[in-house]
Amino acid sequence: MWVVEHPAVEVNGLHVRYGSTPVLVDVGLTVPAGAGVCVTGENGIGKSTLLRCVSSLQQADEGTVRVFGAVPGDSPEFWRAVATTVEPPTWYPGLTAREHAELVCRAHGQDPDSSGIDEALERFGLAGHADAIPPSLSSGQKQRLTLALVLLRPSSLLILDEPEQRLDPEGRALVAGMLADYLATGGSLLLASHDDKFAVASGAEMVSMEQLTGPAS
Ligand SMILES: Nc1ncnc2c1ncn2[C@@H]1O[C@H](COP(=O)(O)OP(=O)(O)OP(=O)(O)O)[C@@H](O)[C@H]1O
Repeated sequence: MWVVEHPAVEVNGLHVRYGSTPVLVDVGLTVPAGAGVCVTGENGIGKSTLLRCVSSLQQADEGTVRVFGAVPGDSPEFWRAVATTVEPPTWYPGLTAREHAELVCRAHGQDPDSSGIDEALERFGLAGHADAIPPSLSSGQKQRLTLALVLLRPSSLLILDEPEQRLDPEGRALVAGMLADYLATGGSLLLASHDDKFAVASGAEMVSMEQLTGPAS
């Protein structure tokens, strides 16, 4: 785990414009270390833009973002601490689902043979597809694999953009339960979701983009 005396996420006075169109206007957000926050709001209100700024995948026009007290994306520690699905996954040509999992474990200094890869694939209903290449999977199975991989690696903060997308009800319940376990073991969670039931089951506190916008946030 990385430094925990700071909040997991602190966003202050964030402004993002696309051309002349403002998308985020004076947005503030705090995710205390060990807590979960789920950002809600209508399509196009700016949830993904906010998560991209927190994940360092997009620069804001104004404002500050800190993750565990540091500027996001500036250090290897950031990428060791933060696991995110904000950016759609890239699959390595010719590598199977299991080989992707092995790669993720090795990259994070874990022994693939004792990292619970088979259990994770089983839990996500992918045991029968372990030797398939990800592009051959259904969209829901790809989403399951993406989430299995992000949960397999160690992290202190998960940033997930609509993780419930393309999952069936059983898959949503499974992932929500795993996120609740992640929180219970000290992880911090920032997600965007359109599924209130999923968000509540994950243990995250729900906040709307409207609540985060303006001087009062
Ligand atoms: N790269 C971009 N260039 C121009 N406009 C963009 C870009 N990315 C997003 N936008 C616009 O910014 C607004 C916010 O988009 P964003 O994806 O952050 O919303 P969202 O709340 O995540 O939406 P959804 O619930 O549909 O995923 C939208 O009007 C979108 O069209």
